[in-house]
Amino acid sequence: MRVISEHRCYDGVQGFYRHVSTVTGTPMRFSVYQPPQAKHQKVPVLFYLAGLTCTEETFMIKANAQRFAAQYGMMLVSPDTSPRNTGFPGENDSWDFGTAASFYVDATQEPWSRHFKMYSYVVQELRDTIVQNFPALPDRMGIFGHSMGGHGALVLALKNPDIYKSVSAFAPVTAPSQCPWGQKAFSSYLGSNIADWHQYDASELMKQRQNPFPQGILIDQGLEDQFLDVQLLPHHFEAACIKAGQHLSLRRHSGYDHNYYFIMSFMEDHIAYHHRILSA
Ligand SMILES: N[C@@H](CCC(=O)N[C@@H](CS)C(=O)NCC(=O)O)C(=O)O
Repeated sequence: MRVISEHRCYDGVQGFYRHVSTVTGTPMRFSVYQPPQAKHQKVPVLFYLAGLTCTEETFMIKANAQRFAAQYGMMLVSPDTSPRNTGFPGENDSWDFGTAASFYVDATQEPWSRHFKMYSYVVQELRDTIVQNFPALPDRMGIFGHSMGGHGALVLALKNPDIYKSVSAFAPVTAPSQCPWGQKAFSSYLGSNIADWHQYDASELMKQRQNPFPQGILIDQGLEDQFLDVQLLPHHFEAACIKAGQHLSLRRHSGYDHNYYFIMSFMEDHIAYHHRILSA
């Protein structure tokens, strides 16, 4: 692991790092915010998965999460949104597929299956890297994210409730098998078998679980979000949670759209929510 840069921030450390991932077989970048409490003790960790067009910097620059992470004593970790510079044809042709659009799956279809293994990268390798190199409590980890990254957070948590003890999302893609972004990505990364898509579809995964997060799931959604009705479809996830007996706090906010002004407005609620569960 190499340090790209480190900066004092709210009396903690904002850092940017790179390593060569054995899972993706590519160089990967990630960012970590260590709160001031981490100087003296290990602290809970909150992973954040960003959305389409984002990098490992976006969340740290735009969400103002460090202020609340410092207050509550939480480490923040944000990976890049995909491998980059793979040389695959079409990797940079569209903003909703390929580079910065991994959808956090382990691709099974050539050529993407050679490098696009973001699910395993985040769940295994990035987590191990954080535990080995930072003062992190491995049994106190939560995950959240935005849009494509909200989908990633819900899916990673639903598949690994033993690793991620708390989960929340801002404007997540909740039923990728049923929206154009998900259908475009999954057909190329996972092939044409819908059963394979359902392994990375939060609404489908929820239908197969029985109350996996007894302390609830928090989702915030802006009602002026331009992607709400076509891509995000939170009512599908809401229905699946009711069926599974999963408590969901799905807060619909009038006036807010899809961007980081919305995210920063509810950031403290999310960090306080994860802190409450992870410090219990
Ligand atoms: N590029 C798209 C928008 C993409 C977009 O909204 N991306 C969201 C995640 S899905 C985001 O967070 N973008 C980065 C940013 O707002 O800084 C467009 O032109 O409509």
